[in-house]
Amino acid sequence: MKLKIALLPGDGIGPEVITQAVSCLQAVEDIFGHQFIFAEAPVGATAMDNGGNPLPADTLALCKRSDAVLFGAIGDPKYDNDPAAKVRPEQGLLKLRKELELFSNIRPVQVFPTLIENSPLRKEIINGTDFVIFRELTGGIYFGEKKRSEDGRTASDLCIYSEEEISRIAHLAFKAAKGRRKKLTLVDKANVLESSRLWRSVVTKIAESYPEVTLNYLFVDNAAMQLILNPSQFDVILTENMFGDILSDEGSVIGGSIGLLPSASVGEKYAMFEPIHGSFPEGAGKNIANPIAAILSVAMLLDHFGLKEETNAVIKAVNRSLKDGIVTPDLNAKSKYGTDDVGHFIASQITDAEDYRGLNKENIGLGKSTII
Ligand SMILES: NC(=O)C1=CN([C@@H]2O[C@H](COP(=O)(O)OP(=O)(O)OC[C@H]3O[C@@H](n4cnc5c(N)ncnc54)[C@H](O)[C@@H]3O)[C@@H](O)[C@H]2O)C=CC1
Ligand SMILES: CC(C)CC(=O)C(=O)O
Ligand SMILES: [Mg+2]
Repeated sequence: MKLKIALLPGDGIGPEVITQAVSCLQAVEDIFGHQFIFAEAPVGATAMDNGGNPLPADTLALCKRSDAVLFGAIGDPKYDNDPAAKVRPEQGLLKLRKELELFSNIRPVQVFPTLIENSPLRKEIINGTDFVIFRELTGGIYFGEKKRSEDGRTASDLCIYSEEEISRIAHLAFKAAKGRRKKLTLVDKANVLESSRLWRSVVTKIAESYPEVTLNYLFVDNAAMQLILNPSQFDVILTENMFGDILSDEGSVIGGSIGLLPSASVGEKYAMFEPIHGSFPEGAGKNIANPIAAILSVAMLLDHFGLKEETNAVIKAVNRSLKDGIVTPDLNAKSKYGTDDVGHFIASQITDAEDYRGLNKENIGLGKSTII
């Protein structure tokens, strides 16, 4: 298969993890005989440092003429710590998601069998954890009107959703639930927020078209607690933008590190693949960032294009590194391995297609939720 892939490494650890993700894609290209055409472009603080715009027009144009985007992370403390900054790196990512209409961010969470001991939660609690968060990505409070009063002492962010915005991601989430354990949990704050009440009514109506899926509701505060108390109760979680952002960072802890969690951001036309973590500025340049979230994002990219054996080959290689203890310090404080060691090892383990024929995600140690 010939694929044009736009690379947007971004800031902080972004370039380090994307380098490793690309070496895995190149291994897939070599072993399975594909042609991946990479083109790189700046985004975030890196782009701002060279012209002030966190999403230059050329970067957006490149994404639009590519088959897929592989995104690292953006963000720099020099902007985070300046409340008066007019432009921020994060605006580059938000604008990119909006421009590409990537309304659904799919974040799978499960526990790798070899990492059970890494979880801060007890083994019997995390056993069977395998859920996927469908986070709405182009609406809600992150995109609503932002205001500051003239005296600067009052501020507001509008949380706004339309029926159509809710409905399109709800259908994707129900379809995913149908192919999984057939349970969908809508997470909202409908006891307080009008926008959440709209979510409930739209999703309840849509549920009628998916009678095989059981729909239940949880308030987000309770959901945050249930994730830690009993994560295996969840199958598909459907939620709005900010709740999904927060709950997925929380969910990542169940598996042992945020450095493991990939995501796919999809719309009708475009698709972008991105680790859920940020630019981890304290870790930048130290060769300590876990590249697995970015590498599993590559697996999601391959799966998006129907390349099942290739997807499995990447997942199997990741499993091998975890099993052999070739991991970064977030997974083992005493580890002598860096970002590049882990990335090189995983890329080297992506081997002959024949080895993987007939394998499925279950028997290589990952639940179905890894790749949708
Ligand atoms: N998608 C994106 O580009 C995102 C960007 N950000 C931005 O990133 C910057 C830093 O934000 P933080 O809140 O510190 O979140 P962060 O996700 O960058 O880091 C939080 C903590 O998670 C751990 N961590 C993150 N990625 C890791 C990796 N690959 N390997 C090992 N450990 C890892 C580190 O302990 C780190 O201190 C900010 O400017 C923020 O706006 C934050 C979240 C997402
Ligand atoms: C700019 C932020 C909304 C990025 C983030 O935290 C995320 O998408 O997980
Ligand atoms: Mg986040």
